[in-house]
Amino acid sequence: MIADTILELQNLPLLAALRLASFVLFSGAIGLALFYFVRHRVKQIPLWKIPGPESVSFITGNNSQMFHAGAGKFHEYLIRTYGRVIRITMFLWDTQLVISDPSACTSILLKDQDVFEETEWFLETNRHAFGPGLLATMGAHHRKQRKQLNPVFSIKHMRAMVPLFHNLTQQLQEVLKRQVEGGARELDLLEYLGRLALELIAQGGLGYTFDSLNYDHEENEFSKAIKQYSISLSSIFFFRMQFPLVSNWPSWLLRFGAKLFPLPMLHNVIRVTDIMYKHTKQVYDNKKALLEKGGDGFAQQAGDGKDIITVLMRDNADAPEEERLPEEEILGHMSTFLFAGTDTTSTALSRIFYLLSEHQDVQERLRQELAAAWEGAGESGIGYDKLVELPYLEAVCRETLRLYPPIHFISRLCRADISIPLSQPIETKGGSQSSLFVPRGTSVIVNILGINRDQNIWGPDVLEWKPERWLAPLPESVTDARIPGVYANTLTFLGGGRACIGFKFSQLEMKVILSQLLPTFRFSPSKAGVVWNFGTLTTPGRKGSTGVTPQLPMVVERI
Ligand code: HEM
Repeated sequence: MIADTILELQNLPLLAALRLASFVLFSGAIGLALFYFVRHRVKQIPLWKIPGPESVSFITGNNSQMFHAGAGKFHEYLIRTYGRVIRITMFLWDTQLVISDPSACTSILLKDQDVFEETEWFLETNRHAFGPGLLATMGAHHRKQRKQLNPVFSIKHMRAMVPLFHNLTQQLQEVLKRQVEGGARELDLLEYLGRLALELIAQGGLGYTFDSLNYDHEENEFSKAIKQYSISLSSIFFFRMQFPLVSNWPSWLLRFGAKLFPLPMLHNVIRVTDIMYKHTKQVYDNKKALLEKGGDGFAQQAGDGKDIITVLMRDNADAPEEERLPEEEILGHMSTFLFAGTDTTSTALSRIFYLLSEHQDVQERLRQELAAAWEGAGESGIGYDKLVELPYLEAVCRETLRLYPPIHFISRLCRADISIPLSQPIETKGGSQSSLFVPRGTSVIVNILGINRDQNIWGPDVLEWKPERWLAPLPESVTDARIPGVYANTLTFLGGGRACIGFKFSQLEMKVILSQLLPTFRFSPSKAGVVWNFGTLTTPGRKGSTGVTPQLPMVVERI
């Protein structure tokens, strides 16, 4: 029989044989894809009994409800209605889980983090955008990078950053003083905080200046471009998730294809990525030359050679050959820090200033604490040790980051069938469950907002912004919950091996900025009104504005 078929094939003309072969290959590929598709959906059947919202689209499920500028309300509704474990339906009937149960989160982020790794789309899009930095690697490679980088984010190095942070904030203070010298005035505060956050990470992280605080000349191309970056990334979220299908194509082909795609936000992401690479490469080459030359060349640079990348490159030069970081990884870390450290901090600060403007009593109390701290401060501003022990400043930061985490959730992909424990049993269609079976291939969303706003943990006043809650010992319900986060019993900076490496850097930035601006200016709400748009980050915007650029209208006056 087989011999007959071979004989028949030999007699076929070449073109017909090629056609047949392509048909067989094509059908095989489709059949294989269908097989994996159906197998994956069948494996997910046990998840269907978990409570969750009805799917609203046959093709895209709950996707359109989950990801758009006004989606914050839907996320709050999910937490209120379904609690700690929620089933949602995504593209082509893919079932995903939204989880804020503390024990389950401990398993996902700490105990079983090798099973729950970053999703492919996240790693691949970041690898193409930033290079092989922390946001683009996983497993042993990622652990090795963390080991190399953790020391440069130590308290010793953070303490050395404080004078630089004061110096840069002082520059912004002078700019703001000029803006309001004629009296109270409405400003887009985010414009100023964004430039300051960029300059802080540029000088403190890379030892480089974008000259962002110099308002006498036109804004630097990178500083201008990065403002739209988070928004652009949010608006191409759906396409980012499909990227693994093509991520192995040669980069010239990907670029060619992307340019043909009628998606301005995608073009913007590519433009910012290119500008970012150009600047980081320039900084890297310059530092490498200084290292090779020796001497005190770094002292003349922005950041005095105390910045994170200079410390890293110095340590790297002294490390044994086999442990040294390759150039492309250092470049990857530089872009990653610029991306991860700019909008996150300016968004968090925007929320703090917004809340302080709405609560003048809290603003005044904080101002008094800071003014008293300045009385004992030297030329270089309130020092590290004093800043970290100011109780009301700490309480305002903690409470804001608890109730309004800039990042609402992060995704992980389950890479092996696993059962994870739950702190509280959940009621499902099949009865009560005290553990959760997660089939391989399921995407799991760690619900940062959900855990930070869990009424069973924080109490009935969970949705109130109350800095005072941090001035007394926390209730047992908080300490007993064992939330696996690195910061203040919350998941704002996540926890485990992929927790935010810059969380101390970020807190210090916020504290220095508040310590300088509050004793000098009063901040009041603008009549324009502010809305908070949900996205990769939850950013402020002017009420009624149709544009996508984040803004924080605020009335500022000298004290
Ligand atoms: C309020 C400000 C910030 C918030 C809320 C924040 C939050 C987060 C969160 C939730 C993650 C986990 C992301 C994931 O696993 O998908 C993360 C990771 C990260 N953050 Fe931050 N971050 C902030 C500021 C910063 C700053 C200032 C820097 C840089 C100096 C930074 C650098 C990073 C890096 C490099 C990672 C990846 C860590 C890893 O995968 O090992 N972040 N951040």
